[in-house]
Amino acid sequence: MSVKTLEKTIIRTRDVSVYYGEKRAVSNIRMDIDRNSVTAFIGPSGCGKSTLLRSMNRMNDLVPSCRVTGSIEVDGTDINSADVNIEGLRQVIGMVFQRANPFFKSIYENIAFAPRFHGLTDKRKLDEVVEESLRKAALWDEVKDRLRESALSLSGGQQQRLCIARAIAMQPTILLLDEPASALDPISTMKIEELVMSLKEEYTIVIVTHNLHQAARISDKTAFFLMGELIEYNDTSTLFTTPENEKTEAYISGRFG
Ligand SMILES: Nc1ncnc2c1ncn2[C@@H]1O[C@H](COP(=O)(O)OP(=O)(O)OP(=O)(O)O)[C@@H](O)[C@H]1O
Repeated sequence: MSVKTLEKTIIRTRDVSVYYGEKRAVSNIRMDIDRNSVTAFIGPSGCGKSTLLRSMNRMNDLVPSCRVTGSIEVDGTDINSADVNIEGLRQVIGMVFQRANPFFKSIYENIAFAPRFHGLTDKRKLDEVVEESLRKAALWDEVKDRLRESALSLSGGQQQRLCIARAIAMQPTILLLDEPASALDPISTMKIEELVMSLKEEYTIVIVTHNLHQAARISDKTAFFLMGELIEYNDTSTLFTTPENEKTEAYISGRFG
């Protein structure tokens, strides 16, 4: 039996530009994102971080004026090709947003809903998926005795971890996190950061953050964007200590943005 070795690169973008109508928000991005790593997108407000992130699981399809050119490959498949099933793509590439957005359902149902919708009806197996997803999202111990309570009874930080658990329940390979901790208090933020670092053993994580300290703490590689362009993409330790580009240097030293 031959065992296929997975390539180190999981996401490969080539010449990716993203337009809203006539306006180009992201320009000619070329980057290779490593499997089982944390990659941080940083840069001043409006530089295109979220737009590029959303292109990676075709969330921009929901914006009528939005158009993506160039190629984004995930494990060698061009995600924008006509035969890609978008629902399937978003299972493989899960996304968590800045504001936690749990369903108006119980904690249990928030996790069980999508797997059941996709055909998992065995109660025992669903229970297992719920427990495993909550454990991986470091939330199980806090909610195991209140699974039937409304998800809205959780704190903001717990709701955000619930949203991560909900994405995990679909067995993704990639998690896209768009400023997942920016609305949270310092302790909840720390829990999300610890969670992100532990999840990279199983998943590839791409995270948009405004918090440079957070990028430095949790990411393996960092991409710095400015006005839609990728200015520098490097190992996080290198980018923050000896940046190659003077614009990166100016940004990380707080001279603008
Ligand atoms: N739905 C949209 N329609 C039109 N223009 C948009 C839309 N979303 C974003 N833009 C524009 O695209 C550019 C990049 O926005 P984007 O949200 O990707 O930046 P960002 O770096 O993530 O910003 P922030 O850090 O403030 O979230 C901005 O000029 C923004 O106004």
